Amino acid sequence: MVSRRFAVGRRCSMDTFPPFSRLRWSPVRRRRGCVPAHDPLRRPAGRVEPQLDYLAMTSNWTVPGEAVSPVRHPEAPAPGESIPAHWHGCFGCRGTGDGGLGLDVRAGEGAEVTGEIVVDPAFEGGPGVIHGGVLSSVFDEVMGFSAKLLALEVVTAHLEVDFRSPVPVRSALTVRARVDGVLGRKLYASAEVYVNGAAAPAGSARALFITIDQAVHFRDLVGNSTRI
Ligand SMILES: CCCCCCCCCCCC(=O)SCCNC(=O)CCNC(=O)[C@H](O)C(C)(C)COP(=O)(O)OP(=O)(O)OC[C@H]1O[C@@H](n2cnc3c(N)ncnc32)[C@H](O)[C@@H]1OP(=O)(O)O
Repeated sequence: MVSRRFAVGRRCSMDTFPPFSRLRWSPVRRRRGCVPAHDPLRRPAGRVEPQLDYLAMTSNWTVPGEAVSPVRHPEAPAPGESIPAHWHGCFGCRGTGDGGLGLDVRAGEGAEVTGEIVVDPAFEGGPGVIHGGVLSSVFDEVMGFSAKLLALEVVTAHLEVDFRSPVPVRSALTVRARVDGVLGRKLYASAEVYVNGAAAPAGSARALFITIDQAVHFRDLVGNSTRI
């Protein structure tokens, strides 16, 4: 039986197969010429098209001109040294055996850090590739570590990610991140991820971190933790 949802497009045998019938925008459907009635890529005549070109979407983030260069703390870990976890309960800091990302983040020059991670199969999103939310967490965490080179306590206020190419599970990722500028309590950071030593990044991210006083910020929240 063909679902009414797909009645406008050409009839497709996949409509009768429940797991595939949920893949409403799948490339296979598109190749076979069967697309759902509500497919957003079917552009109705006479309607004003959105100007957003999401194939070309990329960050328009800019560091404000009045931001100053980050100043590395004299006691920051030396280039090449591992940066210690900021909190043993942190998902980003914990090992994969403990339900975490299993990241190893090392100090670089200036306000730069490098994070290494092998994509655990448990992080799968689409078939064979990392979940975008997990990759966003990797970016968030590694950029956050760059603030540690300035000896600042921060939380993420804004995070944006561009996913440029698929990141396979079990691949080795290198994330390069740095603080680009500081403006009052605001730290502007950026990062790129490289898969298995490739020269071109598979994704990039920008973030705004805000400095906090940890003791004050987490005072009424720490009681929720199961890892005290
Ligand atoms: C722990 C140590 C570990 C150190 C190592 C860290 C590694 C950790 C990496 C993972 C970090 C996380 O995931 S942290 C978890 C996710 N994040 C959070 O839970 C944060 C939730 N949000 C908040 O608690 C709050 O919004 C804050 C603290 C971010 C900001 O609140 P606030 O302190 O009252 O300050 P507020 O005045 O609002 O903002 C300060 C300035 O930033 C600007 N601002 C604030 N948010 C934004 C925004 N989204 N986009 C643009 N600008 C913004 C404001 O306009 C203002 O600019 P101006 O007026 O001054 O110009």
